[in-house]
Amino acid sequence: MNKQEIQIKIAKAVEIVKESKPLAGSITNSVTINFVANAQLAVGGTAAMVYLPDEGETLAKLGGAMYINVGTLLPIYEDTLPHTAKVLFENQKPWVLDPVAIGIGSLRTKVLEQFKPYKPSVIRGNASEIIALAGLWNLEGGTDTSTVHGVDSTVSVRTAKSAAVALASWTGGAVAVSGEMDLITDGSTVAVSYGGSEMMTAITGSGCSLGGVMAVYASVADPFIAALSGASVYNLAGMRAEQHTDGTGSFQIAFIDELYKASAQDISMNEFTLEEV
Ligand SMILES: Nc1ncnc2c1ncn2[C@@H]1O[C@H](COP(=O)(O)OP(=O)(O)O)[C@@H](O)[C@H]1O
Ligand SMILES: Cc1ncsc1CCOP(=O)(O)O
Ligand SMILES: [Mg+2]
Repeated sequence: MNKQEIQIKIAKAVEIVKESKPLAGSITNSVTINFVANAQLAVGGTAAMVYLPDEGETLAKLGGAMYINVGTLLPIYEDTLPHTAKVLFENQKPWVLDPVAIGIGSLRTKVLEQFKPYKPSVIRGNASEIIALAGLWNLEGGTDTSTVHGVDSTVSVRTAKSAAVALASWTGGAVAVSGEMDLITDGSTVAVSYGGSEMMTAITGSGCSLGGVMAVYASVADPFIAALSGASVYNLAGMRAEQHTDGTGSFQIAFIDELYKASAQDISMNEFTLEEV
């Protein structure tokens, strides 16, 4: 696919979402759950958040895609998460995984290990998280210990390129590494998306909600286009919101407004470059 073909697909995905309001259910953390739902709604999707195993199964079967984020685990998730991932995989439903803060606890490690055979369509994380997940799954580019600092990365996006490619080659889907710029790969093509705002690092949930928005797009597009569409609308909205705010509280509100206002054409034209693996 050349750049123009990709841009046409992004514009199409964004338009279909705005027209059809696809449901992308979520099992996500209690810190940013509201931001995730509002971001999904702002781009035109439909949100539903659950915690229980049977409800995860219902949403997995009902929705166009699903979002799973391990940010704040509780004992119930030991049942809910692997079960929901299995149902998604068996029903060939796209799903997005955010391995938030991988490495900080035993349940987190156990659950993330269990996801490997259920091949998430999109894996979205910061560079430290992507490298640690590749390590946990014994793939190239990974490391045994996680370099996450709380929920934040301590390494650059480019450091995670080989881990991202290895993860995408394993899943057959896409991997998105976020940061100052975003690297998205399907294992054979690498796209780098530019824009955003430094203020996105000073509000909680910009990463989580990006995963939720990628799940909305994954309901209507292939994993690579879904991940790049999400990165593009985030980078565009971040740039625009920064232009008319001077603090992180108002930035968060302005950012949701810009997600809502961004047109399919503008999102598809947000700057990205293509490179070899
Ligand atoms: N320094 C930065 N400049 C511009 N945009 C950024 C910067 N850091 C992160 N972002 C954007 O913020 C969003 C969340 O990324 P990130 O902070 O890496 O995720 P997480 O919160 O999961 O660590 C992404 O859309 C990313 O492009
Ligand atoms: C602060 C925090 N603690 C557990 S989950 C979470 C939210 C992380 O959100 P993001 O990764 O989008 O910054
Ligand atoms: Mg995160």
